[in-house]
Amino acid sequence: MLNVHQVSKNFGSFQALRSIDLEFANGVYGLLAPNGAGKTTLIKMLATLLFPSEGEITYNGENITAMDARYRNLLGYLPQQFGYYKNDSPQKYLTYIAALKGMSQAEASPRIAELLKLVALEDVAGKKMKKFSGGMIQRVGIAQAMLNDPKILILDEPTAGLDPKERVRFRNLLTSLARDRIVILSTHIVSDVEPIAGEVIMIKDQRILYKDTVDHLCRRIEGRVFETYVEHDEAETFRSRYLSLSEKQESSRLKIRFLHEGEAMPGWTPVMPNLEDLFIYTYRDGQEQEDKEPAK
Ligand SMILES: Nc1ncnc2c1ncn2[C@@H]1O[C@H](COP(=O)(O)OP(=O)(O)OP(=O)(O)O)[C@@H](O)[C@H]1O
Repeated sequence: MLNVHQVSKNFGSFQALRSIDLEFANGVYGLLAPNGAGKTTLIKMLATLLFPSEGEITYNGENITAMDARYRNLLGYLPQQFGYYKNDSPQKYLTYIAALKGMSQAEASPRIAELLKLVALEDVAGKKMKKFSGGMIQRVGIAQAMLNDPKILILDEPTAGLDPKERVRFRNLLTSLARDRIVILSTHIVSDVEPIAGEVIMIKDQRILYKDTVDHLCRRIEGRVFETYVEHDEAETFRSRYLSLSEKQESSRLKIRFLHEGEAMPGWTPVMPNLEDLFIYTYRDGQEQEDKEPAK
């Protein structure tokens, strides 16, 4: 069990995170927030690349900083951008990283073969990475993070630059990896976490706003999301009154999905909220979300 206890992080006089409490067991956790909210700062603290200004992070009750190399042996980390030589093959790159991690050749060889299979790169194991797609590179990244069979796998914005097919493959891979480890995935892309995260963590105003299942999170705005049709020349007025969540052109009119907190009007269809709706509502511009009410 990985626990964050009352952790704050300051950069000089700027406080990036304040009094964070979190608990992680096996499974996929989606750390979801807009850019700049503090996801990378939290992830770097979990990876011991940054240290809390206050509070502590423990693994099975032991402070991770004090555990030092023992903790890093349990950890797999894929940073936002990982360095590799374009002329290297996945095989060569993974052999190099395994050596850095102190693995013997005898230990590394079968593990690398196993991982290349797991991330479906065995056919291109000897090919130079310069010709690889974004998805293939990310899978090399996952393989290097998995070399030591970590109990905690941390991935910072791993789907940036992936096409939709690659995203699906990536999500499936993470689901299978999370069966017997903690997988923490940071992203600002809702669709990356909605289908796979056991729990979603949302950060706002330097604090943890939510840590809950997708279902429970969506229920927070149940009864407040509607769809209706609006003429084009009425759209501007409509948007100024209600929070537009998504819009779609349908024949000559606009189909608007929106959020309203009062009585419904005739012609509005109530719909089940999704995580994207909650994300837009939570991080809507210029308005403070006073969400102190308990989950329904
Ligand atoms: N070393 C630093 N010195 C000063 N401020 C920092 C430092 N690192 C991060 N910050 C600030 O802390 C806040 C959180 O940054 P962080 O990188 O954690 O956000 P993020 O949610 O991960 O966004 P992104 O996805 O863009 O990295 C930002 O306002 C950022 O400017």
